[in-house]
Amino acid sequence: MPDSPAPTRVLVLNSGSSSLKYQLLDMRDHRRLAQGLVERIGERTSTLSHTSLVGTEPAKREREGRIADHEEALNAVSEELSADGLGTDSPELAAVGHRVVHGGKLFSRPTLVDDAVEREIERLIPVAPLHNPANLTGIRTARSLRPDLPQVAVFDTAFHTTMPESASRYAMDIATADEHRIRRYGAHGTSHAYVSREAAKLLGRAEEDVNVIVLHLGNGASAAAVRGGRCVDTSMGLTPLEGLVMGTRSGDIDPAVVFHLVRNAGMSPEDVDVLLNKKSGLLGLCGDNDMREIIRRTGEGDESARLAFEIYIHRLKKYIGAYTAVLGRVDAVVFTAGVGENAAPVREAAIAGLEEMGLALDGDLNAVRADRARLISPEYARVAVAVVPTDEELEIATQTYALVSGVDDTSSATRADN
Ligand SMILES: Nc1ncnc2c1ncn2[C@@H]1O[C@H](COP(=O)(O)OP(=O)(O)O)[C@@H](O)[C@H]1O
Ligand SMILES: CC(=O)OP(=O)(O)O
Ligand SMILES: [Mg+2]
Repeated sequence: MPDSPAPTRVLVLNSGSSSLKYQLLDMRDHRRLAQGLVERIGERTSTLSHTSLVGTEPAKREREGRIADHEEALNAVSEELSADGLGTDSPELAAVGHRVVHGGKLFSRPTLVDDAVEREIERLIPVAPLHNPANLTGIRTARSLRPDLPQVAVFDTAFHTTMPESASRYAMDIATADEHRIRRYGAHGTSHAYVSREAAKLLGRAEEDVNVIVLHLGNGASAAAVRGGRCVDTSMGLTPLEGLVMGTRSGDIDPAVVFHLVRNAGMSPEDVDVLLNKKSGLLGLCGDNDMREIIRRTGEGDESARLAFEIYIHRLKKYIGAYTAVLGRVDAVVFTAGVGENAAPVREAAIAGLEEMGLALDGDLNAVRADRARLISPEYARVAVAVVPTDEELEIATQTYALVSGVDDTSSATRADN
């Protein structure tokens, strides 16, 4: 009997605090076979939106109804995939790749999940309280659905393990920091790695030769300074709370604010944690965490939305300036993720006034809406400004497949056109 061909499909799970994004890819040509999103997990009405891409036309299905937790969400996704003949029981499935936000200092590479790896991800929950629990449920559910299948964890923190001590250490008592493993780990690393590599391709230069500042602006947001393909600084720290203003997170804040609220405002440490992680950022400033709403309200003359926008931009400019100084020479500033890819007013405001730093925008190019990597700076500008759509799922699939098949084509992870 002839040997059956080696499986080439990878299912990628990107679990957020209340959402689950997934894609099924065929790694022979990086083609997407299915993709989808479960939103508002744990709330009264959850939604599952699933698109099958195996037919001549994409076929989209939506369902509504309560999905209590990530385990239920993954079971529902598994049913949708099965309905298209793409179920997790398929012999063509080579592995499941999981986004895991926090890998601490231990995991600098994609890692096959076993019980010990699972325990380590669990141990790191206190430093990624919004993310690691969901990532772990995804892993456990997928392992129980297909115990025979390799499960690979791809860590957000991995790309940042190259940061020098000068950037990764806090200036605090060194023995206490070491005892409690307090340092700056960063996050969104899979996105920063993919986007900085794609930016080099867009510039037509080798990754080793370019210095870029990547601005990943989604619900969570972070900046990274990348020199020759290696991260030298990033804005998230011990947890994904430090740095830029985010949808619901404060970003940088004087740590004494915490003591002040605990000592003088009658709040517990848990209250402050919830305040800074879930009720701050854009939401805390103006009641909306969605940049689309903030731009719309600002256009209508809403003062609190305008202030939220200005604080968001002010922080972004500070990081562009800081990372220009860290890198010495910058070849490109690159915008990515939901806000960075779609919000032209954010890009315009962030770059405005930075001409002395060699930065400028072409208004027409900035206004173009397109789902591809593109330059938005004028030709004369010393530093390029670009929009590069991120693709964490493709990057996770590529790293996962490289690990299980032994074929490393990470540098060619660009999406097939579908
Ligand atoms: N057209 C748009 N204009 C402005 N902001 C947008 C637009 N489309 C999406 N966004 C923003 O992108 C955010 C989501 O980004 P995304 O990268 O998908 O985040 P996450 O992965 O953290 O869920 C939304 O909160 C929204 O503010
Ligand atoms: C780490 C992080 O903030 O991730 P996300 O943007 O998906 O919330
Ligand atoms: Mg994201």
